[in-house]
Amino acid sequence: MTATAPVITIDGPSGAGKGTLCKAMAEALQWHLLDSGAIYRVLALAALHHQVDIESEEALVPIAAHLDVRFISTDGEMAVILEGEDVTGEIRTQEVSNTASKVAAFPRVREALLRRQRAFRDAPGLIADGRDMGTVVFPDAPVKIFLDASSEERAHRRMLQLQEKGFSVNFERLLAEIKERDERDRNRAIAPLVPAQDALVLDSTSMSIEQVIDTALNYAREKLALS
Ligand SMILES: Nc1ncnc2c1ncn2[C@@H]1O[C@H](COP(=O)(O)OP(=O)(O)O)[C@@H](O)[C@H]1O
Ligand SMILES: Nc1ccn([C@@H]2O[C@H](COP(=O)(O)OP(=O)(O)O)[C@@H](O)[C@H]2O)c(=O)n1
Repeated sequence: MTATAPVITIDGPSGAGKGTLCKAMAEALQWHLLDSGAIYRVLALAALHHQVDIESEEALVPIAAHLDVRFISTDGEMAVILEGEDVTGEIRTQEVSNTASKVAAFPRVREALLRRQRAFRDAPGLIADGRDMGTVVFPDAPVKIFLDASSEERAHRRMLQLQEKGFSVNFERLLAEIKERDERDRNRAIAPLVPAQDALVLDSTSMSIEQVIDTALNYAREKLALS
């Protein structure tokens, strides 16, 4: 029965380093990985492709319920396939990021994606990356981490990341968009971005990637041995 497989939840705002940490933890523990943000991004892209009104919950719910998305892992990299098309790069644009955070605020859209996310729980365990992994999707997870960093640091990290991919980006615009998205994610009525009561809150502002990975892995190993 897969429902008993342990889950490590990593929640936090954009650019805190969740994706980096989750990938490293999944590799270290040889566990499965759920990038729940990618699901919201794919939904946003599907809505944009099909010219669906992204302000209409009514119109978005059927798309969420029938989303034809697959994740294919090759050589440690995750490809995201929407309706047979590789959209791995396309879902990372700023337009899709902003649209994802808008469609994610609708309760019935979130409800329609719940079961799909829970289906990733499988032996030997799951690392779940998102905003509400520890609070809503896997509230019984034995290990929960809330990864944070200052908004300036997160915008700076995102700028470097986008520049590395060849995009030209404006820091002030990126910072404003990150703050706007945080605001929407933190203040929505359903599944807001908030640390679970039993989460370890890690502020990575002045931590290196290696320090974050070491701290999280030590914490997880200790908790899993105890539970
Ligand atoms: N502790 C850290 N210090 C510096 N850069 C980091 C740190 N953690 C992650 N990064 C870098 O910041 C960028 C955003 O990280 P990512 O894991 O995509 O964040 P998130 O998934 O939370 O949006 C990546 O380029 C990553 O390499
Ligand atoms: N579990 C989740 C994951 C993402 N999301 C939404 O999806 C958007 C994109 O998520 P993401 O994790 O890919 O974003 P980044 O942290 O990579 O910027 C977020 O801004 C949230 O609005 C959510 O509502 N719940």
